[in-house]
Amino acid sequence: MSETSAEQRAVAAEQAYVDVVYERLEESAKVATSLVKEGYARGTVGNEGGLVERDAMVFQAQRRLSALNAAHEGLVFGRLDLTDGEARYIGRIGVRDADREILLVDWRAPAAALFYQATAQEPSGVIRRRVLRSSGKRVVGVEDDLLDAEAAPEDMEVIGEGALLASLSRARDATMHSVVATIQKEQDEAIRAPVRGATIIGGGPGTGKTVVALHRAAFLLYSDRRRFERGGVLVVGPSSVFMAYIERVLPSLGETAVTLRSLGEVVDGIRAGEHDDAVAAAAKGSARMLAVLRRLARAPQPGEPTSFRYFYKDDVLTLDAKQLAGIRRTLLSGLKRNRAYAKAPAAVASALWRQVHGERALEKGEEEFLEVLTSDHRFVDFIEAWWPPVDAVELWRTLGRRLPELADGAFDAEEVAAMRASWAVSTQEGGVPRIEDVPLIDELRYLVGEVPPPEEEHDDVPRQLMSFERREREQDDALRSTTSIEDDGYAHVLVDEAQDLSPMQWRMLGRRGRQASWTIVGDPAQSSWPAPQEAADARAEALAGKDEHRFRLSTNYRNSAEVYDLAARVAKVAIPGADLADAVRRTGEQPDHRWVADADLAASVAETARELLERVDGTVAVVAPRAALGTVRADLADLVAAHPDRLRVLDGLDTKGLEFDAVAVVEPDAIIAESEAGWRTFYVVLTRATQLLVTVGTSETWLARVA
Ligand SMILES: Nc1ncnc2c1ncn2[C@@H]1O[C@H](COP(=O)(O)OP(=O)(O)OP(=O)(O)O)[C@@H](O)[C@H]1O
Repeated sequence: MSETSAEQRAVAAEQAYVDVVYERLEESAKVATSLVKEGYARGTVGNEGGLVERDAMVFQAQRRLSALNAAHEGLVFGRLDLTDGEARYIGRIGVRDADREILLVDWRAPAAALFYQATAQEPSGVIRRRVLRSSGKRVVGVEDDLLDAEAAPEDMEVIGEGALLASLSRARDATMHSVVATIQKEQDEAIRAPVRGATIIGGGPGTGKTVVALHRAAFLLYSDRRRFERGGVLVVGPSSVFMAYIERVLPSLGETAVTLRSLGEVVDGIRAGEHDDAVAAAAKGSARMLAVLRRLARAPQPGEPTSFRYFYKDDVLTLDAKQLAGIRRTLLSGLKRNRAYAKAPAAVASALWRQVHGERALEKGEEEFLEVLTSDHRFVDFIEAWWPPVDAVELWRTLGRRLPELADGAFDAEEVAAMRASWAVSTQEGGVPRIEDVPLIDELRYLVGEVPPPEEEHDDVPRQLMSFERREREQDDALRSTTSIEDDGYAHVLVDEAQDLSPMQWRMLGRRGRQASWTIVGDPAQSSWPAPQEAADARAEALAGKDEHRFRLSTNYRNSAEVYDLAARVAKVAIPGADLADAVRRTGEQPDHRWVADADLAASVAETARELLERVDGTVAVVAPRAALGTVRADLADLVAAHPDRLRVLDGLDTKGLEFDAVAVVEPDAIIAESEAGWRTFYVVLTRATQLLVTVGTSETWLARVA
């Protein structure tokens, strides 16, 4: 009997089972839909108890419904044949039949762990592991691993050459996919690691750190839904391009109750999408910034009155600059500036009362003095001008102007100039903060405290219902004053590409994870942060002594071996101590280096992009130095318009975490020269290609170095 017909038979048999599961799923969806409707109907009855019940009911039913809808594609993906004769099906979510018998085991359940952990060396009761490949609801193929040949019944068929290689060779599209069907053992261990302290997942490029982290988020929600939905799970990645790339993975695993934010969006009310140049970014991210912000938070605001004079009965009461500074110091010694807002009038009044000596006044006493004073608009106006509530965003807007007076030698002239140039643009009318400004605004927000609210906001939407708020927030202004600090804490904080976080960014995340468990994912060799020790200290402070549990992923599933050989050579000469991974897949396509004359560069880049679009089925990236990005984008605008889903033009930093079937790197030497971490950025860029890699440059100094 031929292999094809064996596979067809297997596909048909699996389809029959999968159909039963889908039927059951439809029934569950119907029940959930009618529950949602019934819940709303109950709400119209209108008593308060009814409302609470309705909210809970609608919430639960809606959640189930969105999980059911999201997990539709490739719902059933695995089957285990066990030595006791059981055939156990594994899926994106758990499904039971009408008699509550298990039809499908949720991949995160303990009963599914064998699917990922059993090996031929240690089959643990598994004879055959089968991965079902599907398109929508249709099973299109199966891939088997025979783990225990001796225990296999004679008629058991084994089909295919392994699911992993088949899945790695697929063409890439614009978004990341879940790898739930082919998670490897070392990855599974990191995904299911117990929730305590900080789980640190390391490994070279393409080893699955991001997918593992996302599957871990789904696993955590499954393992302790109450805790993590209530407290919230925050997933932070480097850029909004990256967040868009990964945002489908969790819903496809049946999870929507996770807050996904890029580093520029971590703080409510602020959305930043652009990076600073290397000098300004390094200065703003540095721990040296902290002292500047502390000074700013305490310093008098420009235009604040420096003295106050008040006539009361026979006395002239005067507070000069020195006395006012003394009151300020006392107020700030115990309280944040905005918290002291309510205390400032009393502090000033009692300093004034101490100067009252006239008999008439003393006779009437302090109480009357206070009554007269506080109902006098001169006093009220003074207090409002002297101790206004300060909004962190407004304070941040003054940084550029006030930096020279606040920096106190902490930054050199080049750094000061770079930061001021950046703020000159972003704080002008209609300007928006850079990604590097967000932690500064957040820091200021914590230093000065919340602005006392003008009126109570009634924002009692439970956190769970704010899931996937990223999209909803898209309508928001990029910048408004920030909301309540009390909302910031999460139950779990998951940081991807953690090697790039600056000390100020670690502080921003640390404030959101004081009570949280953490998952931290990164590869130091891909870091673009120039001062690793400073960042390591800030990270240690953010984790505040939590236990660290380390996992290392060793196999590169992304790059062809040919592409990764070149990248590894770059790492060996330029990145001491890089954690190199093993690339498992050969394509026979060596990276190609094209040297061109200056005048031919633009034409050659366009030609290379066109050629790559023809040679691969999936995505193509053209990666250019930051300084040349605008030009290259303009040169390729027509081509991008013709292939909007397949072709991207990016700078090196924006490629972090992404992958493309083919990558063209423009002017590698310029990318390397562009920042202190240039070689690392170049390493990141090279390791984005799954199949084809071409470099195009007017110089080839780098190539000589790695030859
Ligand atoms: N077990 C797996 N089965 C199938 N594909 C996998 C598996 N693990 C990883 N991959 C694929 O390998 C690619 C790289 O994964 P991922 O982006 O998570 O790696 P990474 O370690 O975060 O990379 P980098 O550090 O370079 O950003 C992705 O396409 C991912 O889907």
